[in-house]
Amino acid sequence: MTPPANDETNGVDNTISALNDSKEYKHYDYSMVNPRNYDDITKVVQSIIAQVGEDKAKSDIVQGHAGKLIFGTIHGKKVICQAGRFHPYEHKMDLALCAMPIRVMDQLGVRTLIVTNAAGGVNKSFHYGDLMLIKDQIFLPGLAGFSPLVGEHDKRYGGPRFVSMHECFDKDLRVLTKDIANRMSMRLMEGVYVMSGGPQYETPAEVRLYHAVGADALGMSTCHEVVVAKQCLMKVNHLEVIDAANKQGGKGVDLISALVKELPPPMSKQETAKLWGY
Ligand SMILES: O=P(O)(O)O[C@H]1O[C@H](CO)[C@@H](O)[C@H]1O
Ligand SMILES: Nc1nc2[nH]cnc2c(=O)[nH]1
Repeated sequence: MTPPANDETNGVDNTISALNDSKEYKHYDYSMVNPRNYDDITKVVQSIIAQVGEDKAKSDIVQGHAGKLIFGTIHGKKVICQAGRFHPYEHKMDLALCAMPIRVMDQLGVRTLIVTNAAGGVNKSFHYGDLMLIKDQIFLPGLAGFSPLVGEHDKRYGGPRFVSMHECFDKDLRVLTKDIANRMSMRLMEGVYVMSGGPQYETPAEVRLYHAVGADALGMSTCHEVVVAKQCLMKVNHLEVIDAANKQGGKGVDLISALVKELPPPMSKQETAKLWGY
């Protein structure tokens, strides 16, 4: 007996078939998940080709998160921007559903993903408002069995069943981002992000635990998106702002814009699969 298709599968198929009616939504190479501050995204996207979704914040829980996909260009590169994200604590820990936009981006051609978030600082040398580049992640819900890859492996979306999470944040993109930040005289930290299920914030004892296991910053998002992107053979780069959700504008936006300008041409899925040994 075939199990019924899950919500994620329906969501991807429905979204793709709705978007595929128009050529405006096809052949994008790059994508950005930029959860907060819709205004920031519109500052980076230089020409908007199309938009779908809601302008208003989609929930009271996570203020400022719109529910929108913006199709546009940044420095002449075709980019899809996801304004707002689905947090597992808003969706009964259905991580596959929460990472569904990444599969939609994959189906529209995206090969390079830039993710941003707001996080709490664990590393004592970090200051309020610092930017951090993620070099690795500790996916606590994933360790406890809440992974977006749990369940049926839908071969239509490709990618391996058992996904290697080594180098899940692309090394070349990190080197490029650090080089750009240096040229812009920006303070850019680098570290390990830990994701909890939330939505409660952490206790002091939990912060000490995270520190002990090597985390530099903490939050309640992102890791499930990165797992799915890795299965889709996308290269991922991730920037976060420490404990200053409303200060994500300004320097973070400037850095992302400069980074998109210098992004190398994307590799095909076949090339990436070969490079990663699949
Ligand atoms: O990770 P983003 O979506 O930026 O949101 C962060 O902000 C919320 C807490 O204020 C949590 O959801 C945390 O993960
Ligand atoms: N302390 C803390 N600060 C945050 N800022 C954004 N997300 C978080 C979080 O999960 N914890």
